[in-house]
Amino acid sequence: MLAPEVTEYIKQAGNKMDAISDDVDEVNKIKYDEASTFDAGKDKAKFRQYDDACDRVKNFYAEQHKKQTLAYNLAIRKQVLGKVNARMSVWEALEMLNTLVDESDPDTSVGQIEHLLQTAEAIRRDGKPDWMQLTGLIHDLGKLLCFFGAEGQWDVVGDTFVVGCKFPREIIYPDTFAANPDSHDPKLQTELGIYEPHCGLDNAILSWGHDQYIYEICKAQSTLPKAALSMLRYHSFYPWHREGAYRHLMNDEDEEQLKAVNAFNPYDLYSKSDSPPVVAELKPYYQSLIAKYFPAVVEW
Ligand SMILES: O[C@H]1[C@H](O)[C@@H](O)[C@H](O)[C@@H](O)[C@H]1O
Ligand SMILES: [Fe+2]
Ligand SMILES: [Fe+2]
Repeated sequence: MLAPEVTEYIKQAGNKMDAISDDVDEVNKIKYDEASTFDAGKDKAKFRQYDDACDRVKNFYAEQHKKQTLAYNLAIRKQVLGKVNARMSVWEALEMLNTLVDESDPDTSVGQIEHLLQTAEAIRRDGKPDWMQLTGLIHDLGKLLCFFGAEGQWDVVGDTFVVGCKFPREIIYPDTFAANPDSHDPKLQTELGIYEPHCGLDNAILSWGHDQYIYEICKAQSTLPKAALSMLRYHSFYPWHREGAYRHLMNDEDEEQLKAVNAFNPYDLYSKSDSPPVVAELKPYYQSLIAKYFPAVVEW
């Protein structure tokens, strides 16, 4: 249940939301997924080097791949999505997240507010629409789960994958799934597992983490457009958006979602080598974007 102020905001935004959606469609056609020049000068081979990663990263994935089972995923969704953990503004959430260092990430050890501002600024510099800049700013806010009773980081960060079917080799460290009990259940280890062919990714159960959580919050409480919601929900789904796995689960709409995620991903990944942003200087600009798409207080 959303608080009355939030419901009221959504209702008030109703008309505005239509207006924004139309606008967004226009902007989308023109530029959100137009080729970007942002990553041209980056040495891409330097990112996501999991073979050479430190033990922190390797241990993280060993634990995650062992513990993210179908049963766990069904239970955790009910537990987390059924309650309100905190009431605060988007900016307060960013500040809260700043103390977290992501154990799964071989490419950054800065606080999350820096990573989020680097992502947003890269999108802004490239002249992309304001809603996409804001999506860059908030895309990892789901990591707040770490402060809301998560068992560890294994159920918050890291790349995502589908549970309830075979774990494909396109997931990093695929051998670590031998320790996952679902790997020994023949029903869950066929190509389709519990799914119908082309059932659509929105009907698949992705390993639980920060993507799904921020997606649910933004879907219910913001006026961000659909492409933004796709970027949020699938940004960690590397085996799908980067490695080409899970094509047999996709429906027509997922082609659109893939376009959105691929347009977003380079900013998330390759901005990690940009110089650190000056938070205080950027705050007023991003506060104005937050005010455009979110209520003053969000339920987390
Ligand atoms: O280590 C990173 C990090 O946790 C990101 O937030 C997530 O989106 C990526 O998929 C993952 O590789
Ligand atoms: Fe992320
Ligand atoms: Fe990120």
